[in-house]
Amino acid sequence: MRYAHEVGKVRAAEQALMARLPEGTLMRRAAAGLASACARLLPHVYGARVVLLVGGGDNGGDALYAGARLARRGAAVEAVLASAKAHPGGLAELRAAGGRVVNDAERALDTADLVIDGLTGIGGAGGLREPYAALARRTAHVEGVVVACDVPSGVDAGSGRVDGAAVRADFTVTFGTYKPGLLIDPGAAHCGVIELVDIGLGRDLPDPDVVSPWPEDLGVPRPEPESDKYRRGVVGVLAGSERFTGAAVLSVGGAVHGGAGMVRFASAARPVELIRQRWPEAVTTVIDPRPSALERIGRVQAWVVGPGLGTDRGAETLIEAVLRTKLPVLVDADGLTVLSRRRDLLYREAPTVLTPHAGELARLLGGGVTREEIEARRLEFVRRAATELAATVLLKGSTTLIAEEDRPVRVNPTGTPWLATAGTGDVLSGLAGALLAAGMSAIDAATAGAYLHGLAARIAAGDPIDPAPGLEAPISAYDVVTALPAAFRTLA
Ligand SMILES: NC(=O)C1=CN([C@@H]2O[C@H](COP(=O)(O)OP(=O)(O)OC[C@H]3O[C@@H](n4cnc5c(N)ncnc54)[C@H](O)[C@@H]3O)[C@@H](O)[C@H]2O)[C@@H](O)CC1
Ligand SMILES: Nc1ncnc2c1ncn2[C@@H]1O[C@H](COP(=O)(O)OP(=O)(O)O)[C@@H](O)[C@H]1O
Ligand SMILES: [K+]
Repeated sequence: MRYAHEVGKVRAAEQALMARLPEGTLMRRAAAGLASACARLLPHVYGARVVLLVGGGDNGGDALYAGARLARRGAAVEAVLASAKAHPGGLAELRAAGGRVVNDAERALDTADLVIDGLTGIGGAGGLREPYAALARRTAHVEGVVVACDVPSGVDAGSGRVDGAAVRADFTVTFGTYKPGLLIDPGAAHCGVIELVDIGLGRDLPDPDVVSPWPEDLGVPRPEPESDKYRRGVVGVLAGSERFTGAAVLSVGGAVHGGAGMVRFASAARPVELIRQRWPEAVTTVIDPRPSALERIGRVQAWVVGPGLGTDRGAETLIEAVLRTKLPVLVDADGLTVLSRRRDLLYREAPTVLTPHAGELARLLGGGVTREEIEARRLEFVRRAATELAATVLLKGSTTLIAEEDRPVRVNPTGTPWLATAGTGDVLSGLAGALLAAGMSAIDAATAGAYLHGLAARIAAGDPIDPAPGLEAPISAYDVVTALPAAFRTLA
């Protein structure tokens, strides 16, 4: 896992460590890591033109000390000061090493081979003010490499929020631990490649607030020699209605390719007929929306309920029946709309996974919360939802977040904006439901589901011969289903 800590905890850990070390040690460690990352990015340090954008805090200090190191190795280092308060020690060291302060930022940036963004780090608060904002905007036109010190300036380190101008870095060198805002969009999209520099915070850091899994953290079960279809997990899918049939086909597709031993599908006659044609491997039952409807379907280990189900009384009856079982249940789409008027159904003993996008979560939370507010403060709202709704909440969107009370929030590192197309959410519901039925915990099934879903979309959108960025093509939700086996294979 990649671990991220909230800003207050980073500062507390830094303070605890600093109290045991000679003054300035941490900043020198940070600057050494930053300078060596920059040296690796330059073809030659000697003679390279390096520009430092320096704010009035310690982030600027890091940039100045790193600049001094590069200057000592023969780089021509120029500093542009955004504040009259630039770190005095760093400034003195830069000057002693032969670096200089310049006023003409335009000229300096135009000819730079590498720019170090030291405007603001974890101390940045609110949208960038002038002249910081103009300098941050100007970096978009730099031909050289842009390296953010600790956090791209303009990105809120704690949340990833961007309010106005922000640096878009090619590379971010961050110190001690990741910050949540480096992993969550829109902040994440401003970081480029992230390198973590160890400054010795180790044992002073508490448990992380946010984590992002590597493939080896996912723990997706693989069939064993003695596996049979029941042991691999039977998932029940309650989806589709006479009016909406496509969502059911996609959800069952996600479950079939999600590794379920068996998929049991139950719905009205028309969706059942379509599933029989499209997914002959699913075991189907036509049901009426009665409280006893589940009895005819047979045993399952987990339920997926909601895609295309409609939001009428009948849908509510089925959702109520499923949530009254003692099995893990994943609720998506129309199921979430029904739950927003029946939150009482959520207070149950078995695990519940909710997979809303921001609009659905706004309805679920109620109280006037809007989709826009959730999109702007995703981390805060996903945590709040997990607590208030007593469920594992997977919040979809440009960065999918997964929260469960009293645990670090998981950030999904895969995915692509090409996923933003109708029906892909239905695929995720079936996929994560199959992983739940396979015996994964709610948070692990949601995490692995989001990971494989995002990866399948990337595989589907990418050019198989030249998977370079920029060569992707639009995908359908069905393409995501088809690419799931390739996504699973990458975990082998
Ligand atoms: N505390 C420590 O021990 C260490 C801190 N380090 C560095 O110090 C940074 C934190 O330093 P600071 O706490 O001084 O904070 P920052 O340097 O991140 O930001 C504070 C400065 O930015 C200005 N500022 C804040 N928000 C602004 C806005 N919206 N528009 C314009 N200006 C704004 C403030 O006026 C102040 O001058 C870290 O990100 C890291 O780079 C590292 O040297 C490692 C050790
Ligand atoms: N900008 C984006 N970048 C990456 N993924 C996105 C983006 N917007 C949406 N997604 C993903 O696309 C999927 C859409 O799901 P959802 O909103 O439920 O749509 P639908 O109900 O039509 O299936 C989710 O997995 C979501 O995380
Ligand atoms: K910065």
